[in-house]
Amino acid sequence: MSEPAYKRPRIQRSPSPVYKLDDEDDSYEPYVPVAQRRQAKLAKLTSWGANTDKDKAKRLQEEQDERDDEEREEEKRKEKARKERTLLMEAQEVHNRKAAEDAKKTAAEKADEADAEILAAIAARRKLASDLELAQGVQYTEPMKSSWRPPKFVRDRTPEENRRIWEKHHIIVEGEDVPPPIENFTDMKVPEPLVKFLKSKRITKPTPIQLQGIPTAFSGRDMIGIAFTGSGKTLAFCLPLIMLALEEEVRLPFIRGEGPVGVVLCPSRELATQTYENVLIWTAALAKDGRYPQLNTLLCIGGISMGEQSHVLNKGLHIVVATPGRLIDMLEKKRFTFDNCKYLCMDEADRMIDLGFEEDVRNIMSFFKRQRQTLLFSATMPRKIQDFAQQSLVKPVLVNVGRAGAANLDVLQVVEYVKQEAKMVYLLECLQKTPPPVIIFSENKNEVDDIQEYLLLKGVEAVAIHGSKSQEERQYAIKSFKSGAKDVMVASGVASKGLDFNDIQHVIIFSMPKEIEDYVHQIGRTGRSGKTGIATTFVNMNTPEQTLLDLKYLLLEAGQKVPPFLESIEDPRAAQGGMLKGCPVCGGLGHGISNCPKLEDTQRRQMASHRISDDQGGY
Ligand SMILES: Nc1ncnc2c1ncn2[C@@H]1O[C@H](COP(=O)(O)OP(=O)(O)OP(=O)(O)O)[C@@H](O)[C@H]1O
Repeated sequence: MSEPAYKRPRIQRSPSPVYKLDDEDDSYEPYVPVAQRRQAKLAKLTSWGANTDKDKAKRLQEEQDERDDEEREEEKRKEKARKERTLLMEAQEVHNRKAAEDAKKTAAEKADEADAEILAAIAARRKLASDLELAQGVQYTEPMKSSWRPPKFVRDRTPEENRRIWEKHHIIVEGEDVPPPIENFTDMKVPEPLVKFLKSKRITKPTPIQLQGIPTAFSGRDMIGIAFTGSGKTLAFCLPLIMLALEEEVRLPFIRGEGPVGVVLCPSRELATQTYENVLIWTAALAKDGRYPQLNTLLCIGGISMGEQSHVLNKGLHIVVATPGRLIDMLEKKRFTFDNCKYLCMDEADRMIDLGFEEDVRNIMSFFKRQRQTLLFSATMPRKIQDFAQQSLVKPVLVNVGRAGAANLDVLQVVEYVKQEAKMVYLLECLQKTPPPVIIFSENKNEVDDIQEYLLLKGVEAVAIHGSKSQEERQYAIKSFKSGAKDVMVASGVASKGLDFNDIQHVIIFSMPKEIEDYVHQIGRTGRSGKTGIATTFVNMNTPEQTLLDLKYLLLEAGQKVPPFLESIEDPRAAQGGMLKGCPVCGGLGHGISNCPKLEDTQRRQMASHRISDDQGGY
């Protein structure tokens, strides 16, 4: 047999010169790091090319990645825990330091700090300007220009002489370049027919808020005017608007579609109606003389048909007196515009800003096309509202007659302890104290109705007014009470603010309002324009102690008799020592900001986004 052509060569294994030693075992594998080995294995598996092997390799790689991830995560967790421990230790250290510092502080200092925190939160509210102005960052820096100048003898007065006049009338002023006070209407350059008319109404000399407020407003300045109830604020803000309208009309008579020059905003329909009637009387007195043109005024409130006033809208319009809801409605419908409106006054301004009208006010501001002169007036203007308002005004002048929120000293305040079940009967007895007219206030609409019913049964001529009554009923009640046809008016508390009834002899507060500001407004329906009056208030164990404490301080401040049951109420803050300050939110003297009933109410209202629409009744 022949040999095959190809013979497989025998493999000669030659020893490796490097690794193989004679006495070494063949199974020896040199040390290779684990990671490197894994890589090699992986490469081998991958190079085999079989799908299953590839999957296996992939799985192995994934497992490895997972393990690596876990290791990284674990490391991160440890690092985080380390950091947290450090932060915790630092926080503990800060806490301990603060506790040590706090221990050194008095209770009063701590309360002050808490107050400051709450106030800072309140101050963070957006300022009162239109959204457009806020968005565009429009900020006016100079007050409005005015052509009015005080007479030379007033301009020539020294600062010391002005200071003496302020002191004489207990006026506190704040602000840059405060215009000088003027002590009579003629020197203010008020037109003669109007001065004569005012005289015929026994308005012969300006009241303190008028003698400083009117020159301030005539000078074009933004202002906050604070003066007690019945001190003539209405004239102080209406007269400058009438003068401004007069000046514009004389320069270039208004035709249909033009105007208004200015607007007065009020929180209730009744107050708007009363202010409107005053403006009508004053402008009519001017026009009657024949030397001055007729000025047209529009009343813009919910509950009345604007058709009735179309005759005003058909002419040039000078002045608008309004409640917010109806005003916005009219502006949105373009029944008139604020293109040339230069004057915005808010009466009972604290209530306007605080009581859910804030957004409405901002909305109204967005209809102004240019800078306006802004004036805020009220008898109660807590520090919080003042601070908030200041940032919305241009170089404002603050004119303050007496403490904001103080009671009118012309009112004799009597506080009586009357058990709940005895109130109605005692009311009849109380009515004998003075002749009519008398106003009775209750916080509760049903109670208002009950009191009226009871009085009618007892033969007392009484009318009632509250937010659930129709506009006609409300108008009838006010009209018949003002005219003297009815002796007694029973009203819900909120109806009180700003209403000026003739010579009210006696105010009876059947249920004490929780907020002391409301009490101040309610008793302020009597003792107006220099006359005196009595206010009798029923309190009992249902009256919160804090309210009683506010009342006690108010009586003390006004130099009134404090009954023994009020005298015995102790102020928990008195033990802390130091001067007791008024609450910056409501002005009450008997509590601090942290337990202010008004703040609670405001917050509750804001949370519920409650908006008091004048179309729902105005109050
Ligand atoms: N200079 C004055 N001299 C005498 N009486 C005046 C004077 N100015 C206004 N009055 C009268 O005083 C009364 C109260 O005025 P007004 O209603 O403006 O008070 P007010 O300060 O707005 O009070 P409230 O805070 O309660 O609204 C009115 O009847 C008004 O005619």
